Amino acid sequence: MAPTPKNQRTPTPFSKLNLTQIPNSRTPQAKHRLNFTTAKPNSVAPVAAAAAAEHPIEVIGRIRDYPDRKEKPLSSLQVNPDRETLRVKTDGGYRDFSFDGVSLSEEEDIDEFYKKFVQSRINGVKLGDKCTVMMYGPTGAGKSYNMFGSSKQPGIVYRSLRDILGDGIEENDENNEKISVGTFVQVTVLEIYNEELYDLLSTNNGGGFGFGWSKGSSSKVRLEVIGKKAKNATFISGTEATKISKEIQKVEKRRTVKSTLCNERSSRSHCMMIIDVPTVGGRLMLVDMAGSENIEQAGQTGLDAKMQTAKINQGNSALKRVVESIANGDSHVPFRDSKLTMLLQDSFEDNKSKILMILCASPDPKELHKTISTLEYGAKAKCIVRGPHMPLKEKGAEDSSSAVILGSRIAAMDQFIYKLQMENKLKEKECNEAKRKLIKKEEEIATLRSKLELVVAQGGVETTEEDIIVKVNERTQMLQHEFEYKIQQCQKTANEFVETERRKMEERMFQQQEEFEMLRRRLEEIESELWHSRVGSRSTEVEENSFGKRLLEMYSEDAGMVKSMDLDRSIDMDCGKKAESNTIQAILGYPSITNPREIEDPSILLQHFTNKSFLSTVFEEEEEGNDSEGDKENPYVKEVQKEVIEEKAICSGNVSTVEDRSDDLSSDNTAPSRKELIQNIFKLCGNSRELSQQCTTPVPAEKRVKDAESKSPPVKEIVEDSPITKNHNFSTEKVNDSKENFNPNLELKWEAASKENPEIITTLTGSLV
Ligand SMILES: Nc1ncnc2c1ncn2[C@@H]1O[C@H](COP(=O)(O)OP(=O)(O)OP(=O)(O)O)[C@@H](O)[C@H]1O
Repeated sequence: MAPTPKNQRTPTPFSKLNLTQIPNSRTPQAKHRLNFTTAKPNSVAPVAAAAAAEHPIEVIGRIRDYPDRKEKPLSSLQVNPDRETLRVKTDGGYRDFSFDGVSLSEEEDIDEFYKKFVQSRINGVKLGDKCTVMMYGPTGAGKSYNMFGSSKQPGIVYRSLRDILGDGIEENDENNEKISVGTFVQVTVLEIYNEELYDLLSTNNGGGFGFGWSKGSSSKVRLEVIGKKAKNATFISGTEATKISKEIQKVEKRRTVKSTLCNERSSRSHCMMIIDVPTVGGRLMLVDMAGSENIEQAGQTGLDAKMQTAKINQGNSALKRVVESIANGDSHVPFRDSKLTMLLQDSFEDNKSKILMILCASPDPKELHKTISTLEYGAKAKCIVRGPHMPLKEKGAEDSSSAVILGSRIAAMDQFIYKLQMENKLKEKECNEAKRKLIKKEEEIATLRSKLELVVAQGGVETTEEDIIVKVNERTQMLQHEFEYKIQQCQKTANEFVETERRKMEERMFQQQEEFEMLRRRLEEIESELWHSRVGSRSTEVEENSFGKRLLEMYSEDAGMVKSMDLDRSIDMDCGKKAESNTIQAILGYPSITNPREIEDPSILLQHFTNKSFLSTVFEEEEEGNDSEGDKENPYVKEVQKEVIEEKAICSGNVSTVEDRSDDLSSDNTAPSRKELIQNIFKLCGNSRELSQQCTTPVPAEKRVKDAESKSPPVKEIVEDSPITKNHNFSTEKVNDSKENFNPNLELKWEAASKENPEIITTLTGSLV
């Protein structure tokens, strides 16, 4: 029996336990078995023998690594601190599997793994032990990797050869010849493929080298299994590990491999290497089994492929059955179900043989079901109990031995059942936990549902509020539309009003312009007629029909005017018509004009005016714009002021001024004051419009005067209230008080309102030349 590996504690064999310690109430069968052992109180030997029984199969878990993956999958396997229990996380919880040891590739490379779990077995073989190391597990789990190793590090096969054979140190013999001091071994390499046994060291074309070694082989030699051995199997022998290892490397490549879904170079065969140490009777069997996956998992298609997988599985499943049968204590163990199990029969049955089953598994959650299946298989194998080797000579002893073996099996089975019960308890516990969580979740759902119902119940209110908001929004929009429509209407009305007013204003301006033009013409006519009436020969006709005559007649009817006109006439008595004309001219501020041509020629005529201006005509409607401050503030007033047609007469002259003439007149006490005269003149001007109308239809003088008085405001008022008068600081008082000088160098000009409307003359300006 090989020693237990370092750090590897062989689990206490269940057979060593006192069976009475096992609870009686586990299972009826267990109770029965216990009764069976306890029913024979005298049969101490079996119990003692059972205590001496041992586990022929040691199970090690070897979890592979994925160093080539960038993102490693979250492992579904967890090694417990005791390093003997492997916990598998499943959807429903977890499962614990107890083995003789667990190794993670991530933590322990092949070298460490070998030294820890395998080396001790190999050393036993050197001493005559028989050991079988088998790699079991699904495809791609690392069986071949651990068995044969990689380019970086050798696997169990090569390490074992080196350990058994030594380092090949040569020593000198008696004849001083160098001899190898390594252990002599015989090596056989077999392959079981498609349930056929092949000799990997031999080929059909023969010509082997060394110890029957075939050279240039093209096909494998099929072998027969006779009993528990391969008939006529070729072997290589020697003491040099290096040489044998090289040959085995070649053989390794002859294995049947195929690409599968799980493994790019999947071993589709079971490979068995038997290393015999004939000198001590030791034997080492290294078995690299084919993948334990089923047909679907291998992704094989086609009849041949499926048959192949089925045949491979035949070996696996047969081995499984064998293990179960042994573990169950069946009277018949189906070793002959496959060539693999036939060749392994000694490993199971030989009391000196020990099996080291290495369960290769992947931590990838995708491989979980295969991993669990592998671990279950290993757990079952671990239940196999073998009784102590007993001599078969005595019948009683044989019976006793059988009883011991039976007891060991029963104990192992009890242990297995106990483990199942533990797992069942665990499951129940998980189930209860799940139920508790389910109840909690249901309560939460109920709470949420009640909340939902409450929300739904309140949903009506929320809906109403939403409706209200929608309605309010609609109403707001409608009102907004109405408001905008009304604003547009108002705008339209305002525009129309402004347009109407503008038209009215334009019409009024035009009318006033016309009136002004007419007035200006009349004034010119007056001036002309007055001049003609004075000039003489041509004046007769003029006096008869002229406006001046009518004007004089009209004013002669007026009481106030009579005086003034009388005054004028009195003056004229001496001076004749010239004096009269001069007087009127003087009153009007005109200079004395003696030459008729001067009157005919306006430019000459206007030269007689001074640059002192006075208002000749003011429109009554715009009197409200007198206030200059108001003018500034009120644009309408400004506009009206523009409409005021001014006439600035610039009078100049070095002839006698009004004041001078008034001095002349002042001698007459009956003569009207200058103020009155000016008022009359303004009245005259203010009524010129009316007079123009009277030209066609003569109106009685009295009526005309009355009408004129009623329509025209007093001259003083007009002058004083006129904005132009104010703007020019012009007043009747000032006119009275000022000394108006006649400037013959004055040049008068009519200024047009604008270039576009040259007809509209707004201003008469004068300048000294
Ligand atoms: N522990 C590990 N570390 C690194 N690479 C590994 C490890 N185990 C396995 N591999 C790699 O995974 C691949 C599959 O491994 P291997 O061939 O040993 O699987 P297998 O169990 O023998 O599969 P099959 O049953 O199909 O032969 C190989 O390329 C191997 O190098």
